[in-house]
Amino acid sequence: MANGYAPAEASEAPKVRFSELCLAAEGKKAMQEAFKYEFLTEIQQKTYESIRGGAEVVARAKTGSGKTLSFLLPCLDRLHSQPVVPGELALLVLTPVRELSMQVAAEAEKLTKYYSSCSMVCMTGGVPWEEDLESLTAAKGTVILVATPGRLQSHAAKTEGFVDRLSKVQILVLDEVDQLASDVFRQATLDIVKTLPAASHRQSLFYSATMGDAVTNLVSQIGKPDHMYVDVIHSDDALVPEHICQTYAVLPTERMTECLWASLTLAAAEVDSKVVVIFMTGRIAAYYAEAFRKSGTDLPVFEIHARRKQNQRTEESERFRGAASGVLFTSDVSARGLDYPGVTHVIQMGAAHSKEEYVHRLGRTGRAGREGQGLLLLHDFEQGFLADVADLGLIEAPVPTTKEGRRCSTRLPLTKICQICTRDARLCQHAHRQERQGSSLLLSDQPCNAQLEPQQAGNHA
Ligand SMILES: Nc1ncnc2c1ncn2[C@@H]1O[C@H](COP(=O)(O)OP(=O)(O)OP(=O)(O)O)[C@@H](O)[C@H]1O
Repeated sequence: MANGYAPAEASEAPKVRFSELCLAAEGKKAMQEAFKYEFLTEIQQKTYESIRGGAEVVARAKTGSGKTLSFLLPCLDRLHSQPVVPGELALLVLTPVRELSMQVAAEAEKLTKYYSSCSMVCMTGGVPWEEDLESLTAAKGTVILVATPGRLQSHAAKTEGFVDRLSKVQILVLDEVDQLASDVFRQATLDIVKTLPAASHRQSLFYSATMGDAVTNLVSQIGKPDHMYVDVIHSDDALVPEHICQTYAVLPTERMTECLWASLTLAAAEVDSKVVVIFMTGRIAAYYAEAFRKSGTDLPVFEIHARRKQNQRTEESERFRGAASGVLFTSDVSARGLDYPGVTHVIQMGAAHSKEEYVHRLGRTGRAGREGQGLLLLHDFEQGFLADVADLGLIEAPVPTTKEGRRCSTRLPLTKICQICTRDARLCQHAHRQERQGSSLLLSDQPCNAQLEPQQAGNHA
């Protein structure tokens, strides 16, 4: 019972159609016209009636299994059935990541086109403050707010009347609750909950693909004691969707780049391959994106991480969403919740912080029952991570070699990167900075031809 709850019994319930649900005509029309879904997924089926009826629910279901709609639809249907108090903030959805808030908000907005008694507002960091205030003022009817904790705290502290509005919230959803309950977000989450009506006067919903003790503690602190636990993951060894093929390779650090390049080349040779490559930091993601862009690849290159401005991140996220193929170089900002259609491969460059984070990263592929490929490339000093994910079913992959890379008409990737770097001052500085920090990406003994900034040149010497 690693998550503090007993695993669910496996069950083969018959599928339920949205048209058969106790759902307003508006909701049925939305499912048919805008979402084009016929059947509920398992988590949607197992939570709909309880949430619609006002129950407190803790829900665990695999990545890509339709959790977002499983809380949005019953919540909107419930609010729609009540008398409207114009401008009242009735539903608050908290997520830990800006792009995820925007994605959930887009899904909610699709629903409010039909549930016209409700309107949607999204608030995240990196967006001009005035835009938040304008959309809050413009919101008609019952207001649904999707937000990240930091921006919400800032509004609670600075925006006149905002705390008063929060005090009217009827339903709170914590999406990716294990991250919101983690050390990073826990205090912010608790501070926000303090501004809401007491647990007995609100409905709280807790969602994630992974749950741990931190969630159990948070639920006992801010939820009702009689909450339901809905778990559609039948045991911890089935945390990962079964149609994702997971492989791994352990490599000396100096071969990581070469292996990534060969893997990307092989992926690019497939039709409509859409690859997400996740690095430990935004800095490394930026470095690889730039190097790959300059390698003359045919695959469109995308880049999302905390080192980019929010408007760039948002634009890039939309471009990648709409792309038929491409490679997204990113950090853990894209590890959770993001639903980019058609992602065929996820490559993890180095060990995730935990088994749970590995599961979320991997879950960017193989969504909604589709197939997916996962490749975990570990530095040799990270081998110990394999023990953490031993029950998830990874199999050792033959390391994509330079020879294979060559067969796919690439040049020797490491040499190429070194060439790029020795010609490019900014990349070269970046590489030397990494080296000084003890995490060399290149391990190249090639001379640097680029002009270093004076201070960096000094440091390097
Ligand atoms: N009833 C349904 N029928 C078909 N597809 C669906 C249904 N419900 C949701 N989907 C699709 O499934 C995909 C995954 O949904 P969603 O993003 O809600 O997953 P999730 O369970 O929240 O995943 P994660 O744990 O990664 O956040 C989306 O593309 C969504 O449009």
